[in-house]
Amino acid sequence: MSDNQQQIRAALSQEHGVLVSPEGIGPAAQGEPKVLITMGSDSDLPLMMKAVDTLRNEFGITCLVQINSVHRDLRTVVGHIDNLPASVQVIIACAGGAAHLPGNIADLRADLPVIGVPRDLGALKGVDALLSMVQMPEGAPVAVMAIGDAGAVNAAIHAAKELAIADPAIKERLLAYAEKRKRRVATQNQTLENKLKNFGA
Ligand SMILES: Nc1c(C(=O)O)ncn1[C@@H]1O[C@H](COP(=O)(O)O)[C@@H](O)[C@H]1O
Repeated sequence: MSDNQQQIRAALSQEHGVLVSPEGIGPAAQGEPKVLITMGSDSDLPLMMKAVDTLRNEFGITCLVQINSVHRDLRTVVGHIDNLPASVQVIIACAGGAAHLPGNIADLRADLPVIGVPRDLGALKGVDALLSMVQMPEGAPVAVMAIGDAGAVNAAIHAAKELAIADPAIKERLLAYAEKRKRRVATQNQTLENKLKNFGA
């Protein structure tokens, strides 16, 4: 492990983040995180694992996973976000209800893109989170994804696209991912054709 990686590990254990990389999670993970995936509560984790898995398994991108709540502990959020490892280039933030976390992070980090994932939760089923994220005042944008599962996966893809601007290996993986989606449609058409032939017989 390089000196830089050891420093990142030391900082992470102090800051309560978990490193996730293609090699594994936590102590088994290696490399420098390029994406922060953060969320208001650990109850958001099942949803955000879809983003973690997509970054890790489809694009080989190492990320840092961390809980942050401006509603519950604003000062700790400021400390975490001000002191992210320098390798982090994109932030994905998920929250439910009155979802102030992504917008607050967008203000704290004028230098990094923030992608918001509204959680499908409670009486309004995520519409509240969607509107709180998307209606940011001019100057602190949050790139808001769809509510729920599709939003979590799309957040990971969008983060990969941002990183791909400077990383040809990630660009290759994005193109391979798109091919996989195309093959799915072709397979569905083949299956449909076979089913219709059976109906006709
Ligand atoms: N929206 C926020 C913030 C915030 O914006 O700072 N902190 C927690 N939460 C959200 O509250 C929901 C319920 O949290 P609990 O399950 O812990 O009660 C979660 O979806 C979380 O993201």
